[in-house]
Amino acid sequence: MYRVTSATAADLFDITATRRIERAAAAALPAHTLMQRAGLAVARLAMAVAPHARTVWIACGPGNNGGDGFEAAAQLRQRGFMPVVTFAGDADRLPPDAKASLQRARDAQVIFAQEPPTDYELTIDALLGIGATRPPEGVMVEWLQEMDASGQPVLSVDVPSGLNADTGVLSRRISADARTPRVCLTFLTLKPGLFTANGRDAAGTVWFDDLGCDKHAEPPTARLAGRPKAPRRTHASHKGSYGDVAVIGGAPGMAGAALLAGSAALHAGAGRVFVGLLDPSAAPVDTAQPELMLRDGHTLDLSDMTAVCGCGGGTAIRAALPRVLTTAAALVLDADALNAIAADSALQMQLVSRAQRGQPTVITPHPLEAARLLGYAASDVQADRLAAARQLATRFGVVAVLKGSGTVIAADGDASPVINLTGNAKLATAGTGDVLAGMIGAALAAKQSPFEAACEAVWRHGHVADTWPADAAPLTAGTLARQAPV
Ligand SMILES: NC(=O)C1=CN([C@@H]2O[C@H](COP(=O)(O)OP(=O)(O)OC[C@H]3O[C@@H](n4cnc5c(N)ncnc54)[C@H](OP(=O)(O)O)[C@@H]3O)[C@@H](O)[C@H]2O)[C@@H](O)CC1
Ligand SMILES: [K+]
Repeated sequence: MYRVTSATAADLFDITATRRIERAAAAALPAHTLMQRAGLAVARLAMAVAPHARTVWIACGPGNNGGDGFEAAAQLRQRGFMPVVTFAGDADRLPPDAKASLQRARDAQVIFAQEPPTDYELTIDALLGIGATRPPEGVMVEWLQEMDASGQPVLSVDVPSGLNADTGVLSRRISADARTPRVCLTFLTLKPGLFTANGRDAAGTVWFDDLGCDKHAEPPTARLAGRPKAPRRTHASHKGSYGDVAVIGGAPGMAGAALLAGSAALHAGAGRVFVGLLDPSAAPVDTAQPELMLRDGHTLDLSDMTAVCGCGGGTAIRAALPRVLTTAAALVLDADALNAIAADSALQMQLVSRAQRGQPTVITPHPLEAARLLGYAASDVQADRLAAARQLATRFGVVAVLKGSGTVIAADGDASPVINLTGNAKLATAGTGDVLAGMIGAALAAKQSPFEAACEAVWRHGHVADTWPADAAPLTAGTLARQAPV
């Protein structure tokens, strides 16, 4: 069993693949073995999460997820805890493994009740796992609401009930005020839905147990990329070794966004950074950052540069885009550039042609920008973030960075998409997107592959927020931009 952190590199498998892995694992072992292992693992983690707990409320559902709960109840009872099981199902209709575990719980003198206990120190959510076919209903809804509001730790078995393990869509809202600590112990595979959309908030800290079945040849649905290698610079290098970045943006009144992206590119290690402003009356130098070379965004020669285009671009970016799309050696498209392209099929064709000419492009939309590019509603994008990122990558021949909780990075081609685990709500402030675009630009300029450049920059960007001290001043985009890569 191990805890998943932002440093973890691991494959993710959707429900269909997990089912195949589960069937093969079950066939290779005596009946009921996997559930006994799963229940014991739940009991062990429960004891670690709440060692002083006396009463543990275990809510069990009508399938094998409930079976894991019965098994955990038996194990906890044998270790002197007081598990109280509430069961939302019919004992006669339980699958065989769950039925066997129900009997083991009864034999261990576990208490069964109609209602949750009045006092308890830990809840185990074993209502629904990967077999959920619809949102929880009936008494399950009440019990889940009680867990969410209890303030006591919740340990979700396999997946939080009501969470779609493929997409991370949760059937209910968990209030940001809820102080309930959450852990999830997932079995056999790590599932993508635990790490994106609502998955992070619903699952909390994710633990993984392979139940002794680590051998299979199933191709991953997605990946956690883990911590990138620390950047190294050879002694005999010079500024040309790290490439030129040109930020194109900063329409009248919005120079700040372009300067932030420039600052981020500079501190992320770009050899030289030009900022091509779209404001004819812009100052010729940024005295706070004299390393940035301010130019006219409409005339800068981009043929040997990585352009970062869109930051603070406003509507002025539209006129600059045809030249940027056709000439930039490598390109990061953000914000207003993405909105302009979404609204203009000629620009979309120019974007697609870049891949055909071997000019790499990374796009960094948030869900609404992604929705505009795909012609969907933002809710459709959020309903399946992995699919949306893959569609963007395929349709435009780009690396797509779909921002949000559990940023998804997808490339056109066979590589599995990556879900990023760094970052937190400290990044929910103006300008952090400009900083990310600049960081990706620097990685591209240093000739990293576009997919790797995007994955690593996204990881580092979030890692700054993760390691920002809780008692420090708020993390502003300007400060974020000035952090050296780790
Ligand atoms: N098999 C193994 O080897 C191992 C399995 N393991 C464990 O099994 C879990 C998967 O078990 P599972 O397939 O039985 O599905 P599960 O998630 O318990 O739910 C299915 C039941 O819920 C019902 N139901 C569905 N939606 C509902 C709703 N909204 N509201 C109410 N009812 C609803 C559905 O009924 P139906 O849709 O048929 O009406 C069916 O009765 C997996 O997550 C892991 O924890 C581990 O022990 C490792 C070894
Ligand atoms: K569950």
